[in-house]
Amino acid sequence: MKISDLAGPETDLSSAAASTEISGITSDSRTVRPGDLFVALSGTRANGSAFIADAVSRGASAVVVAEGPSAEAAVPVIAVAEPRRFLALAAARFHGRQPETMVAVTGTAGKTSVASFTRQIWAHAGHPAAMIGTTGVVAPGRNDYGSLTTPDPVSLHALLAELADAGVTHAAMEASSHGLDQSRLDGVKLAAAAFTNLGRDHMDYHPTVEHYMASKMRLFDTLLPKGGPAVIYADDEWSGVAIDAARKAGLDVRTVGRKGDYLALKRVEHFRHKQTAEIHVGDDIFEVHIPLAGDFQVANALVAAGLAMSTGVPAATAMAALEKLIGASGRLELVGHAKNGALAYVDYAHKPDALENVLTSVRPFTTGRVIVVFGCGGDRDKGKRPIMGEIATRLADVVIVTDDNPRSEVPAVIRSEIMAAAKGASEIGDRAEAIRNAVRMLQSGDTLIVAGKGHEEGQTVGAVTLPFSDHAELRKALEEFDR
Ligand SMILES: CC(=O)N[C@H]1[C@@H](OP(=O)(O)OP(=O)(O)OC[C@H]2O[C@@H](n3ccc(=O)[nH]c3=O)[C@H](O)[C@@H]2O)O[C@H](CO)[C@@H](O)[C@@H]1O[C@H](C)C(=O)N[C@@H](C)C(=O)N[C@H](CCC(=O)O)C(=O)O
Ligand SMILES: Nc1ncnc2c1ncn2[C@@H]1O[C@H](COP(=O)(O)OP(=O)(O)OP(=O)(O)O)[C@@H](O)[C@H]1O
Ligand SMILES: N[C@H](CCC[C@H](N)C(=O)O)C(=O)O
Ligand SMILES: [Mg+2]
Repeated sequence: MKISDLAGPETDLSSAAASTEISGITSDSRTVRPGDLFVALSGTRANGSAFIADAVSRGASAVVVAEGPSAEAAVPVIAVAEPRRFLALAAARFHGRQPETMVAVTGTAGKTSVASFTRQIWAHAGHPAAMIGTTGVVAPGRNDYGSLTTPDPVSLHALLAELADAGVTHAAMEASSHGLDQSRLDGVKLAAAAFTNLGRDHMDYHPTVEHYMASKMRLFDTLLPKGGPAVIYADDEWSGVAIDAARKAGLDVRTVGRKGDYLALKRVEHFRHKQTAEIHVGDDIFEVHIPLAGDFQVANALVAAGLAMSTGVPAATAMAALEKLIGASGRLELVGHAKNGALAYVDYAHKPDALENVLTSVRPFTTGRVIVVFGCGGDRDKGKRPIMGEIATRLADVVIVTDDNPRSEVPAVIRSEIMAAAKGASEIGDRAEAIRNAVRMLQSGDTLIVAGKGHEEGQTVGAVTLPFSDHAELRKALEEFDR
């Protein structure tokens, strides 16, 4: 493909650059293959422009850099205002296809669940549907474990082309604030977009909460075309800000929740493993039995139904699909119970609001004690550690602080930062041991939550990821306990 076909009319190209043929695109010099276009990005650790010579030596046929001091290379150099946006648009044009109907969801918590539920509702309506997010890629005949919540644009568009070729017509993806801020999904054509909520997260990356929210709002003010449906959860503290941003961007705002007008939640009755919700859609009233625990799952189900309906699924079909939902892996997932009836869940709460939510969600059906095992990841927002320590001790009866993914940090230091605000908590660094200890405490009526790692299949200590699964450890501990 010629660079002129890939760069689009917005890019100023010299004739030498325009006619250069490229056979691939990459932003990592280490992966350059002969004939590739190398896009130099300024990142959090390095500046891609330092690797131009490396890219050219590996056979790059042209280089894209940020406008500014001119860069020298033996191949054509193209200067653009926003290299990350260029990369995303170029990757989209290079692959040239995606599932026809795509939606994206942002928010601090609930993205994976909403993307998963939206896929399930579409599938129920008969569409070959996929989801792309933290837990990986799910599509007909495909279930791949993932790493990033929002993949980088080069792998994202390769994946979208693969899905389209496999006949997938509908895809729901998660838009993380990193992904939005770094323009990772700027090349995706969206039919609708959604916002769930905003809480504390990633304060190591975003200078202020407003910056964090503004990154999320790129989904509405930059990515979703004017007039597109913006499904917004209405009952969050930040809902008003999201609604204003969407209106200002000329979107078709559709609110869902107790204060919602598109899908109005009128009543919820909680049972142990399910809940019944009365949902009003215009003049129609639906009583829906959602087979999941946790208030937050009702919120996620409403957002997903809003997205599915905004992309053509009839209301009655969407409401019927909610009765068949399967929770996303590791999201308040019941792993088992002790012989005495105590319940044991794995949950992905690794930020304050999520932890608060999950602990509050299990209280109504817990007649005994709520026991929680959790830690915090290393090389991530340090400020959340004492906040989560406080929440755990306030909302659970027994708290065991353990290791999450320590990454490059000293695990004992991370734990001590949580413990500083976790009065009465005990500390067991070894996560498997912490889980075993919690299980041994279980009495009839108790609920155990192992929080923070959800679906993850490894534990990153230093630079090494060792196999580790909360599910497997919890199951093993329950078996031992009942033996
Ligand atoms: C902090 C962050 O978001 N980093 C992401 C970012 O990397 P970066 O641009 O900062 O990379 P950098 O190391 O500074 O390098 C700058 C540039 O030089 C290039 N380079 C570097 C070395 C070299 O020899 N040659 C070379 O060309 C790099 O490829 C890069 O293009 O862009 C990369 C490509 O898109 C991402 O892989 C990388 O994600 C890292 C691995 C990461 O851990 N990200 C996490 C924090 C993340 O994105 N999480 C979100 C949210 C999760 C949630 O939902 O809570 C997610 O969407 O997953
Ligand atoms: N709507 C919600 N409101 C509050 N908390 C929620 C909500 N949905 C999920 N949670 C909590 O957050 C955890 C993660 O949920 P989920 O994976 O769906 O969110 P996410 O936004 O994809 O998270 P991440 O950014 O980590 O990928 C759940 O295990 C639960 O504890
Ligand atoms: N996508 C999130 C996941 C965090 C999960 C938690 N287990 C941790 O390691 O902190 C991140 O990379 O920040
Ligand atoms: Mg997610």
